[in-house]
Amino acid sequence: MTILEKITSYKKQEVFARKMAFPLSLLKQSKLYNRECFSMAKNVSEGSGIIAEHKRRSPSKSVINEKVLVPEVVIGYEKAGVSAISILTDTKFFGGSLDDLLVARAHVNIPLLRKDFIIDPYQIHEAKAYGADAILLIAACLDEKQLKEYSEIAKQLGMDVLLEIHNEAELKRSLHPTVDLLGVNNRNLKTFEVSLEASKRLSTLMPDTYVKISESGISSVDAINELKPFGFKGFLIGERFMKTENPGESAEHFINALS
Ligand SMILES: O=C(O)c1ccccc1NCC(=O)[C@H](O)[C@H](O)COP(=O)(O)O
Repeated sequence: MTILEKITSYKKQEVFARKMAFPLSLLKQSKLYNRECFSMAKNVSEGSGIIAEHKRRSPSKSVINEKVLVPEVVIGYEKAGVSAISILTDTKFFGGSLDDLLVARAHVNIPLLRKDFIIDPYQIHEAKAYGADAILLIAACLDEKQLKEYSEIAKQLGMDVLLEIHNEAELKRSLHPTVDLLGVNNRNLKTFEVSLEASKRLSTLMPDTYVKISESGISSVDAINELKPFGFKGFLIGERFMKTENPGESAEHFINALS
């Protein structure tokens, strides 16, 4: 079983339990459910392009940082000038939660991405109810019909959609008009190896109508300078910032060094 299969299989049980405990009708009564979202696509295209992630641990690295508090991290990221913040809400594999998203929403006024493994429309409504401005859809977890349907639901709720791909076949079935940002994950989810070559290779096949994002394994300003000529406008960075004592300060130094 691959890590993605393990995660999505667990996710199905988890989502089923949450739906029972907190039905969609209740989610829709959340104050945040009707708020107007910030546009992640716009902020990424017009700003520094850095999407900084709150990430406590991961299947590839185990513990990254379980000490820093969400407000400290997100306020630091906003002050640093990031274009958006990615909040990992998966608990079992990444140590995050929907409460992290809620806390982040209460402290910053920039786009928040709900970073999770979405396998059910309920999670899209949940993202909105907990303060997200955008959701991640992973092509490897969904078929073409689901990609279309789920991105349409997110747009109806006023959220942006970041669609993540790993290869050409996934790219071909992901090109829906309801997708705003197309992201290449540089991490091979079978071996956990990261290589920027994945982004470079797929960049030529990605239509310019989407904001191009390179995700994972970005650890230096040199890497950003290497990716920009391939049309990438956004860079999703987790571990590089989170492994430090002060992720916000670390993001600030990084952004100040960008040309
Ligand atoms: O990070 C992992 O180990 C991982 C394993 C399996 C599925 C997804 C995984 N990561 C999710 C992400 O997309 C990253 O957290 C994100 O791109 C930031 O990556 P990094 O800068 O390398 O922390």
